[in-house]
Amino acid sequence: MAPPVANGITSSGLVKAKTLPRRAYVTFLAGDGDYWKGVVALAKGLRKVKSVYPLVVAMLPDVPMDHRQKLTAQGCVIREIEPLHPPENQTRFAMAYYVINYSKLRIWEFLEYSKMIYLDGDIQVYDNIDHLFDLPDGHFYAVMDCFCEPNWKNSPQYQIGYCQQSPEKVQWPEHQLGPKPPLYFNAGMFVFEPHLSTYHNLLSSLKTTPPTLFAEQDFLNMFFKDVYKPLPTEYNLILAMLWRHPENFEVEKVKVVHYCADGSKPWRFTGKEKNMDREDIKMLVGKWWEVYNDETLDYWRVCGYSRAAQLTAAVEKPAAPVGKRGGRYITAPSAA
Ligand SMILES: O=c1ccn([C@@H]2O[C@H](COP(=O)(O)OP(=O)(O)O[C@H]3O[C@H](CO)[C@H](O)[C@H](O)[C@H]3O)[C@@H](O)[C@H]2O)c(=O)[nH]1
Ligand SMILES: O[C@H]1[C@H](O)[C@@H](O)[C@H](O)[C@@H](O)[C@H]1O
Ligand SMILES: [Mn+2]
Repeated sequence: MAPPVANGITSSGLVKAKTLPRRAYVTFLAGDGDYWKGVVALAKGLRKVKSVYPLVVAMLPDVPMDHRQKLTAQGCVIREIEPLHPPENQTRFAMAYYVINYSKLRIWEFLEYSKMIYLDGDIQVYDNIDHLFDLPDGHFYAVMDCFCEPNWKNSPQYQIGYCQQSPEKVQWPEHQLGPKPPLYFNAGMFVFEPHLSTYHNLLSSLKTTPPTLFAEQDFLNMFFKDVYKPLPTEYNLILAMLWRHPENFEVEKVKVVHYCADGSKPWRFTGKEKNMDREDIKMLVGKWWEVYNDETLDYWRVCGYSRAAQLTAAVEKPAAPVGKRGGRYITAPSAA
């Protein structure tokens, strides 16, 4: 039997998803903007590093049909989710659009998978990270964030110059601000286990939690603080780490890059924003484009043109509603 090659596809082109453990990568897509490009690149990136697990796209209903087709043609498993809103509040998020990210909590209801790795659409994987699925259950794994960029300007951490990445530089002033806050992760990448009980607890806890600057990222940090286990920075390189804390990671070991710094989204990159003229940034943006433009990574080349066309057509005629909420989804590609 041919060994698994990429996204559940064997070198003979057969999809082996059914024989693999119930594991998958999952990303989130909303709106009719250009984030679909990030997801296409991510699907191709996972194929390039020979991940054996599929990429599920948790998608809000407002994603247009042609974007869905592009993703399905890249072998993504489309899973439509209903929007989820935070309680009414006057909060100004660090970025206004962060409000849509609460919908991400729906992925805890993806019960057909026992373990998943969430990746933002502005993330690219440059090395295989499938081994993270083997981490012991019962924890929440993610990479620690950095508080040094101006999008943190409204936080006490930024205002006193404290960052958990270099806690020795400015000590947390307990006498003034109370006990040091627990370790805080970036929610662009994390390893988790979907469970109905967790999902219901998340939803009920959300109802009584007023929104804060970093939206669902703050909420997840609060919710999982007792089970959070930090992963090395190499599993989610927040680009600001390059100029804020270069001593905290080994650049040659970086497996996952998160294009989250202002102006760094590769598909919008102009190089004009602060720090975007750095050589390391330009190199990483170029690396993303190489994957995005690499036609040998297109799904149809691996699975065959007719299969890709079949999947694309399936999006035009969505599968019958399934599940309690009637969410529609296209099932994982089965053996061709
Ligand atoms: O119009 C949009 C905006 C966002 N997204 C999706 O939402 C993700 C999060 O948005 P960004 O990547 O732009 O946000 P940041 O990386 O700046 O955000 C960080 O903080 C956010 C707070 O809400 C989330 O926790 C997010 O996962 C975390 O990486 C995107 O990657 C993408 O997958 C869309 O699909 N369409
Ligand atoms: O969620 C945010 C976002 O990803 C920012 O771009 C980054 O600078 C922050 O540290 C992070 O918390
Ligand atoms: Mn992001």
